Amino acid sequence: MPLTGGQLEELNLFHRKVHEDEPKDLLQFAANYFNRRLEQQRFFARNQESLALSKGIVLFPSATRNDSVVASASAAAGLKGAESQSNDQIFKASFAETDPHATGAAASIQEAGMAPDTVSSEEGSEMAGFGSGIFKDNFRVNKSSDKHIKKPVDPMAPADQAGSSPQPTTAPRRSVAVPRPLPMNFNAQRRTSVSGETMQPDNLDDWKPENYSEKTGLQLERLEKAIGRNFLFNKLDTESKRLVINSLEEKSVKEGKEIIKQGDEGDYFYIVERGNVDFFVGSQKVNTSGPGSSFGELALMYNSPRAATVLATTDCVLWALDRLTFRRILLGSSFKKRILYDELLKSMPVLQSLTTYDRAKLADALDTEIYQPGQIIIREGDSGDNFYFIEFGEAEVSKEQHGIIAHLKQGDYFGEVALLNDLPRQATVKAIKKTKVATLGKSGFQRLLGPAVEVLKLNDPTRVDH
Ligand SMILES: Nc1ncnc2c1ncn2[C@@H]1O[C@@H]2COP(=O)(O)O[C@H]2[C@H]1O
Repeated sequence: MPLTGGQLEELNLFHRKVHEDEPKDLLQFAANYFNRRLEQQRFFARNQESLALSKGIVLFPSATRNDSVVASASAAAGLKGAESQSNDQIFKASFAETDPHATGAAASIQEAGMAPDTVSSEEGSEMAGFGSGIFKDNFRVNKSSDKHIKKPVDPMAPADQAGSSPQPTTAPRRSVAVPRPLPMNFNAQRRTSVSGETMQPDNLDDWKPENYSEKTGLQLERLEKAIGRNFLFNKLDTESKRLVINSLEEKSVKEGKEIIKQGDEGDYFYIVERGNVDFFVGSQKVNTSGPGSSFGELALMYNSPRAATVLATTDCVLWALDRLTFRRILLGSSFKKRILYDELLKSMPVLQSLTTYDRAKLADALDTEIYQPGQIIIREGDSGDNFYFIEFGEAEVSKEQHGIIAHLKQGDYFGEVALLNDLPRQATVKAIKKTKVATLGKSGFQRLLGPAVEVLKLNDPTRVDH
């Protein structure tokens, strides 16, 4: 079969590079070279993906099973170290450890044998920051041996244990060469990063978690206690629970340690067995939690940067679950409602003031009810306990004295008046088509709507100044 134009171009570039560098060890050189090329291509693809996503377009909607395994591998490398990565991890940086030709990742962008374009320092630093995201936490420059050699380190380990001071999180603001868009002649589904995935969890068929290791009797006992209290695990069937438990990695964290840094890429989800943590958005403390609670799910669910910084306020014992196992198991069960309600909640004008975190918590608390045409959903004069969002269908609102006063459709809400004003239902709402509603109980209404309550109050149809 003749080579495609893209393949020829790739080989020519490599050929040229071999001529220029005259490596002593050609195979090692080739391994490093193509490893870097792969990184560059995926970096580019990720950028394209996240750009497209920011415009609401999913470029590569269905990552295959193996692709996802690769995706998790780069994240898993941070906790496990390169030696424990499996063979099907196509992309890894471990060559650098023994490679006489190895150079740092920053240099590798300059070295791109792929017709680089020079971009402005602003743009370049942003892209370089993004592209190096996979390594940002998991690899630090090892000064003691060779400043160009990158070694995997445990992101939870103290800096001194890691053998170096941390790398700056943003790339220096200078002019860097970044890959110019090449024809998409590579498997675009292949990915090393989380950036472009949809919220749909992957298929579980014949899949085994990366970090699977059977827990001992004592660990099992502790875990049962630690996660038994976490609502996420109550929803798991026995097999899923077993997979999750055996994928968890124990992490001891000292008081004062930053466990998650706002803005970083998400790699692990954590459950607290012992100790307390505080959550900060910017410099503001927004939350605190303790044993039995969990955190770090948002970035893994939405493929977004960490929404908050998490600090250990005491010595902690945590259990960490890698991103892929989280997505494969928890996303499809424990976080099903978030997936189900994500679009609806995001689309509702009244909820625009909620953050991703607020929306996620709100979705956790929703339940679903379905009404047939003609069925009454709430009746005027009854006491009111629920607030409703219409997922699909249509309903009409009527008052005994005034007849029909409003029509409601998908994305509309009702049932707020009684809850806001502590009154009986002020009108009857009847389904006129098959209608599916998401319901929120009274306590959730008060706790979870946060700033949206003010909007509901402003829109309250019974307000006297309306
Ligand atoms: N008010 C909050 N806003 C954002 N994240 C929060 C908040 N309170 C707790 N968190 C947790 O902090 C975590 C930081 O990492 P993630 O964004 O992955 O997931 C986040 C949540 O689990």
